[in-house]
Amino acid sequence: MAEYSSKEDMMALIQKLRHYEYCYYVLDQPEVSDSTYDGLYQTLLAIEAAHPDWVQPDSPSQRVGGAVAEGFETVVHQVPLLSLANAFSEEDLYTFDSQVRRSLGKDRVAYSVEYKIDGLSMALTYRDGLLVMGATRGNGQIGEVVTDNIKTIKSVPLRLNEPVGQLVVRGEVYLPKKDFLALNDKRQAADLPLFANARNAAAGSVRQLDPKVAAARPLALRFYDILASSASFSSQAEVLAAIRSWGLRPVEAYHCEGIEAVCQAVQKITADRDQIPYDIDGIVVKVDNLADRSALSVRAKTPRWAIAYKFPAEQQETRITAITTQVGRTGAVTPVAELEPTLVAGSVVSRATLHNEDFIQAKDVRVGDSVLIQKAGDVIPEVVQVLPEKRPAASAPYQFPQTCPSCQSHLIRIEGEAVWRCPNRLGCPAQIQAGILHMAARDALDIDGLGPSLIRQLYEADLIHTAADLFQLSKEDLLPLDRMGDKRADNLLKALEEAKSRPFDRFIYALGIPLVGLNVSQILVRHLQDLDAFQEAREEELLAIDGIGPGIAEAVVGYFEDEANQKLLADLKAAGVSYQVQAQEEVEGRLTGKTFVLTGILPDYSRNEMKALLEKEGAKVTGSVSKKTDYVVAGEEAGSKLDKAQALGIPVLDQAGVLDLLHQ
Ligand SMILES: NC(=O)c1ccc[n+]([C@@H]2O[C@H](COP(=O)([O-])OP(=O)(O)OC[C@H]3O[C@@H](n4cnc5c(N)ncnc54)[C@H](O)[C@@H]3O)[C@@H](O)[C@H]2O)c1
Ligand SMILES: [Zn+2]
Repeated sequence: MAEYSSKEDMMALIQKLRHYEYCYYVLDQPEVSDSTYDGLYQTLLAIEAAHPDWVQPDSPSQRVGGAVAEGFETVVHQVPLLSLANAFSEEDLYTFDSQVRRSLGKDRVAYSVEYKIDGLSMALTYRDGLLVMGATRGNGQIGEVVTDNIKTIKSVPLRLNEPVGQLVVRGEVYLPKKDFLALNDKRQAADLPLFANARNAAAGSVRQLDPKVAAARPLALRFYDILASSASFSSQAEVLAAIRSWGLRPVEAYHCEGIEAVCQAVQKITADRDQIPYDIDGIVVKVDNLADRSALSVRAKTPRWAIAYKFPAEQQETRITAITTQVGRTGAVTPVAELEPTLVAGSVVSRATLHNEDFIQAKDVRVGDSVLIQKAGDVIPEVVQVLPEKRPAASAPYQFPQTCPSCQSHLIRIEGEAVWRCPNRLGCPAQIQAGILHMAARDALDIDGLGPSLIRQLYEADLIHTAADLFQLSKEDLLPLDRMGDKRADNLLKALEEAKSRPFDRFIYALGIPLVGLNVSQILVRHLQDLDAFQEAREEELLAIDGIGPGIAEAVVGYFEDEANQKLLADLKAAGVSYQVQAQEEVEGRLTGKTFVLTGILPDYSRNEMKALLEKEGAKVTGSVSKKTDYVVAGEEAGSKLDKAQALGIPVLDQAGVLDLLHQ
């Protein structure tokens, strides 16, 4: 049984990896850092190694990550563009070396040690010296044709120094660090979403349908492989020399005899990393001799003759230039360290959360301090440590402000809570704007182009006071605003129009009810199918829903009882904002039409896992026992639901019983 449940775990892990890959490769907008992704991916490899018979043909380990975006012409690569296996330590490099030596029967092997540029992999085809095609790696087999965009890159010759029949070279396109910073600055000023890092900016630029956009971005390309050529070579050193002689830029490489020399080079490159004008996310170690490479062959998606050493997640030292406070939509005041901008794990960090007053006191964080920062949960950076030896002489402990930075109301701190709050819920500009921003967020009403600066502009121009006012905006209102052209105004109005009928769960999430995230709103709308049902819902009814606790139940009822919220809902409705009620999808399975209630603790499954198993077979899982319930699944410490089931004569199953039902 335990085995079965961890196969489910593996499938869940695959789902998660797929989602992150989609964000990374298709949207060019990663949700987590590379080290987080790599950590999960290594977990998958470990599970698959322990259970080879579980390996799914479409597992992320079986194919090169990446996807082919719509809108591009595609090309089938003559030679597949492979990925690389990963190493995370010197020890891993030694293991790699001993496998290579064993397979080749050699005592010592020479390697090419190269910068692993964090960009997008490309194959360029030259015919008789003329650039005829540039294609992305895509999924390794099929790439996107982006020739016009590649032609905008100044360092890529359109004609080689010497004509070589048919030549396919592989390299990495990237955006140098300083150009990435400048690009993001410009985007910030225009209220455009920022690129998470240079890699995504480069990928987004190369995969632009409009070459003019790519041309405006100072991309660069360096090459490290020849995939096809009429000439032949015997080593990687020769390959890189040939690349250079044709007028192409090769990747930085060190020739190393033996694994000790490789490790020395790795240390040196790691130490120099900050000085390199572009991001590298690791170091590639390749067998230098090409005949040896052929002898070593390739696996499904990675060659045996190379490995990518990945840098560990990074901490960075920087200085706190100021401590500011930020007021959220619920009035919570969060202190923020304003930092001298620095690149952490490949992206620019200029602010880090200080969480609350207690956190600041515990670490004695002061303005002017040098600190170590890192990405927490890989999205919001945090201060790990203050470096007291670098503290300026004239520094003083930080005093938490007494008043709201936005509306100057006196802050309050409820006993037992760590946060200070601005109590001016209906009049505090910061809270109002944060609430509107939340409503516009992608998972909420997804109002494209409505970012924090535009919201502030609209608010300060007295055009909006609540989210409902957004939907009353006209083009005449918008045009006088700074940086608002005809096109931008039209786009915003169009986005607002589209936002008027989002799925119901996102509408509920958009309201910003405390404790009701997207997940909780999805649970709620499965039980409460329209706004009337929400307005009438009582706490007991909400508590009966699996996954809804007393805090949420109280927050939901409180939200709908509040007059200001009722007015907002009425105003939204009057402005034409509605929502799509989602049809409950019926899954066809052996338990379709059966209703289950879960209670107590099962030996091998969490409640959510059991629920997922049952729902996969078409069963409905509800929170309270009634005459309509077909089965109650009871584990240890089952409570009143079990009593009720017995009173109503409803069959009660234990874990074995329910698994029988699932597998019969
Ligand atoms: N953050 C996320 O959500 C997320 C999601 C998916 C993938 N990723 C990242 O992408 C990685 C997987 O991508 P991948 O398949 O491209 O593998 P990879 O990045 O681990 O290594 C292979 C790539 O390295 C590049 N490269 C750079 N310099 C090179 C050189 N000198 N020689 C050879 N290759 C060189 C090539 O593009 C090649 O495709 C993951 O390990 C992770 O870091 C992140
Ligand atoms: Zn305030």
